[in-house]
Amino acid sequence: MIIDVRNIWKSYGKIIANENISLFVNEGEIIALLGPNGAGKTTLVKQIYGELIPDKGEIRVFGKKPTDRSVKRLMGVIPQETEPFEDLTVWDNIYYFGRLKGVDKKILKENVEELIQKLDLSSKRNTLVRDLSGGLKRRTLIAMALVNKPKLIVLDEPTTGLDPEARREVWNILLSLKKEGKSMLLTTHYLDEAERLADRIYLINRKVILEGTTSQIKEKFSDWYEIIDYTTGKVLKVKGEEELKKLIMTLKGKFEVRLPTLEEIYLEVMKDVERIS
Ligand SMILES: Nc1ncnc2c1ncn2[C@@H]1O[C@H](COP(=O)(O)OP(=O)(O)OP(=O)(O)O)[C@@H](O)[C@H]1O
Repeated sequence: MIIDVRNIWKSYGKIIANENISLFVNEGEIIALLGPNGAGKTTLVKQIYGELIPDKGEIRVFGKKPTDRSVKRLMGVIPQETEPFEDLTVWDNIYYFGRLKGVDKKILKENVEELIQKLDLSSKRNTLVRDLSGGLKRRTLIAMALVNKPKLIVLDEPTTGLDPEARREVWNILLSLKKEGKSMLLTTHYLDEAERLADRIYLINRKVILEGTTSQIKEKFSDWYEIIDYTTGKVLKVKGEEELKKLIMTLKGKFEVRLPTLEEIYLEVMKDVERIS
């Protein structure tokens, strides 16, 4: 097991950000922490990469405490809302980050070169980061996180703020890293991102609401119905056939029943998590 999180709690004063959360990441898996803004995802990953210490509970990464030096060497992190240095070129950003990470000078240049090729940054190697698009900045950041050849990559909202094309590019990069055997933990509030990338999903809203493989989560979501009541113009959502029948009995006029999209159900679940937890 690469990451083993057991019953962790973390509060900021009176705000409980993580309530009794347990999760694990196996070698070679991509795991998504899915949840809306403020769900506690960043708080959780910061504890996993050793920036915050849990109030209660235990975290082991590669069998050790996240603050252990040897763990840091095996992990590449892309924190939320970070950017490469604007006044340095793409090449310099990756190189100097490698120096900071303590990568041996002899192999560092080779690593930088390999990453520049892999992330298709060749034509931009000497461009200042300030002159790059959002997508290219994100790619540079991924290259920086990979410079010490980590086995585990932790990404906090890797595609937030990117346009659809750049998002897909990042997805493809992450999928190719998976093929190389890297393990990944990512946070996202996009259901489609979790669906596209993750082997397993933890749906989080302070605590773990649901967990399972992507298809298990889909299945749990699949029993929802959307009823459009033409008399009132209201759109109602219910889970399960029993609830559907009960609701239909109460409707007087014309109505329509349809299956909502996963995205719609996810938003519904997040609005009222108690209904299924
Ligand atoms: N440094 C802090 N001090 C006080 N409260 C905080 C701090 N950081 C986060 N919080 C609060 O803890 C809760 C969880 O925040 P967190 O950033 O972990 O959520 P998130 O799921 O990552 O959300 P987002 O997608 O917006 O980053 C929120 O209510 C947030 O306001």
